[in-house]
Amino acid sequence: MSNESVDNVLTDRILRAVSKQEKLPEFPDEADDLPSDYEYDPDAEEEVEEVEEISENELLEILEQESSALDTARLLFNEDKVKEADTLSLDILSPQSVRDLYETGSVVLDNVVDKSVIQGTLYIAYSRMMFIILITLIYQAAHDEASVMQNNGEFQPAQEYRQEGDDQYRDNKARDDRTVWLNPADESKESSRPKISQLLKMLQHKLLQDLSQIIHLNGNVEYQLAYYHPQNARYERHRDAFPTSEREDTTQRRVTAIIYLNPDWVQGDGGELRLFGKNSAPHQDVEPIASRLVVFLSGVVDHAVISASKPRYALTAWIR
Ligand SMILES: O=C(O)CCC(=O)C(=O)O
Ligand SMILES: [Fe+2]
Repeated sequence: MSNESVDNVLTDRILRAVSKQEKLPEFPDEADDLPSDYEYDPDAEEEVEEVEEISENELLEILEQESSALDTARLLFNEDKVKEADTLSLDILSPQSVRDLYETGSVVLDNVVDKSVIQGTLYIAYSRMMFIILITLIYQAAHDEASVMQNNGEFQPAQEYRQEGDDQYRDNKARDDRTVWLNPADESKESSRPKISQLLKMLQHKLLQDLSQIIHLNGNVEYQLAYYHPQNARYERHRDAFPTSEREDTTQRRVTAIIYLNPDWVQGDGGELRLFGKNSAPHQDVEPIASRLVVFLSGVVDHAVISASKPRYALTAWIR
């Protein structure tokens, strides 16, 4: 066959194929709509992408089954230092609170103050009563500063606030507080809120130094002041981070430290911080009284704020 006739045969075949070509059927929605000669195996497993919506708390429960969050978080501790807690140079934490934080994931301390702030005045071993009076004055002043900020409209509803990188599991409707982010390095704010600035610095320097001796931290801290209104503002059960044991992980908060600024708090005012126990262990309710510091492992401890019937202020540092 000559080259020309080969070409002709090929062209013919192509033309015939093209002229016969019918419009391709649309892919039918129902098996019954399929043309009879369509290859269809009704028994074949259909591939369906399953998208199941679960809440943050459900996800945390699943993670907990894989490995206890406390065990995971403990991998970030320097165990030798915890064992030697009595020999550490600590400012805010006590050796016992270091051990408690490691053992249980949380700790509560009272009468927390930056001693260097009152050293120059009356701290020099006057009576314990004097010490308590000084602390009361400091926290009353910090409360009043927070109250002025609230009256000035500096707080924003936390529900409306979403930070870049927030996980999608978080339900912002679960909280009624109003918040403001603070920066301890912002000196322009020091004259208008000196006591809050002092407390921020205490968290930034003293507490961070204490914690850095026992936990591997990157030193990245967020500071927030929160206001819970007296008409039953609350924050439902949640966790502040996912558990991590990765030293290089900077996405997850590691330690939550909260100082309460509520001098007139009495039992019955509500607003307790509820720390949930693991495996149906009983919960602990912590009253948000002035000068109290709560420290817990952010990826470990489920917690909630019980509805409050008095204005409630809390200063929080989240440390990574
Ligand atoms: O104010 C408190 O006691 C806790 C608040 C809290 O859980 C949060 O802001 O994540
Ligand atoms: Fe929280």
